[in-house]
Amino acid sequence: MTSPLASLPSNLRPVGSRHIGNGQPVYVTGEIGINHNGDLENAFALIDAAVAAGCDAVKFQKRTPEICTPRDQWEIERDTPWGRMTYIDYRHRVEFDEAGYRSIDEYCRKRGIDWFASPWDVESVAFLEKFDVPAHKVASACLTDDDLLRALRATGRTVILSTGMSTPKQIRHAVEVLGSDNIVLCHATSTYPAKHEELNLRMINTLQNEYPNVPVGYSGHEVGLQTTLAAVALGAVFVERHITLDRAMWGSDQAASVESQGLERLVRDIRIIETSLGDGVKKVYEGELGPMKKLRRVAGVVAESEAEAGSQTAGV
Ligand SMILES: C=C(OP(=O)(O)O)C(=O)O
Repeated sequence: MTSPLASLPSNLRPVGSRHIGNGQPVYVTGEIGINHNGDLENAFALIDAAVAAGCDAVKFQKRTPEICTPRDQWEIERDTPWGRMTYIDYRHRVEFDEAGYRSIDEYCRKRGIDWFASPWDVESVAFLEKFDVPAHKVASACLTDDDLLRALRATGRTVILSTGMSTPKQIRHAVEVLGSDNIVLCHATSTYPAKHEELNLRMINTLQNEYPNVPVGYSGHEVGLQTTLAAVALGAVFVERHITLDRAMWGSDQAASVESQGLERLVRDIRIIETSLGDGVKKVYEGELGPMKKLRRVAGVVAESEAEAGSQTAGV
C-alpha cells in the first residue's frame, strides 16, 4: 500500500544532508541570534547545548552595522556589560567577523550540526556565501526588503522566510520575489516574548492551504514550550526557538529564549509528537487484537478488501 503521505504535494527542500518537508522529521533549529553577546565561547556553549538537545541546526543573525542601524541612532549612548558605548559600537560588539565565523563553521562541523544565519542586508548575504551554509533565513523584519530577497534567491539555496509583523499581501509579494520553489515559510509573531493569545497558530494551516507546495514551519518567541509543540501537532515541519545559556543574561532576546534543559525537553517532545501523528489511515494494530478478543462482544462487519483491512487478521 502506498503511504498517504505520498499523495501530499512533494514539497521537500534540501538543507545540508537533510530535507525539510512532508514526511521528514521536523527540522529543529536553535536560534542563537545574538545571544552569544559577541563572545565565541558563549557561541560554542550554545552550539554544545543544541547538539546535546538533538537540534538539527543552530542559527545566527548577521548584520552590517552601518547598513542596518539608522544613521540617527549611531551616536546614542547606552550602558552595556562592556561599559557605556555608542549604539553603533555596540552593534559591532555583537557581530563576529570572518575569523569568528570560520571558528563557528569548524566547531559546528566537528560537533556534527548544521549552522546558517539570517543576513539582515545584501552585504551579509555575500559574507555568508563564503561558507557552505545549507540555507539562509529571512527574518520577519526583512520580509519587505526586495533587494535582500533577490540576493538570497540568486544564491540558489533553500531560503526560510519568516512572516511575523507582515500582512498576507506582503507575504504574497515576498514569495513572488523569492520564488516558491526553494522556500520554507515560517509562521511567527514578532513580539518578545509573544503573548499566547497572539500566537495564532492556526496560521500554520492557513499558510499550508495558501501555499500547498511550500513546507510550513514555526518560529516561536513565546515563553514555555507547549505552544511550539502545538505548532508541530498542527503540521509545522520546521521549528525555530531562541536559545540562551541563561534567560537572565544581558540582551534583548534572552528572556524569550529557551535554556538547555528546556531545549532538551522540546526536541524530545517534538520527536514523540511527530512519531505519534502517524499517517492518518485507520488500522487495527497487532497489539489491539488481544484487548479486542477480551473486550468486544460483537464481531462486526468483516473487512471487504485487503486495503480496508489494513493489519486486521482474517475473521476479525
Ligand atoms: C528575527 C529572526 O527571525 P524571526 O522573525 O523568525 O524571529 C531572524 O531570523 O533573525
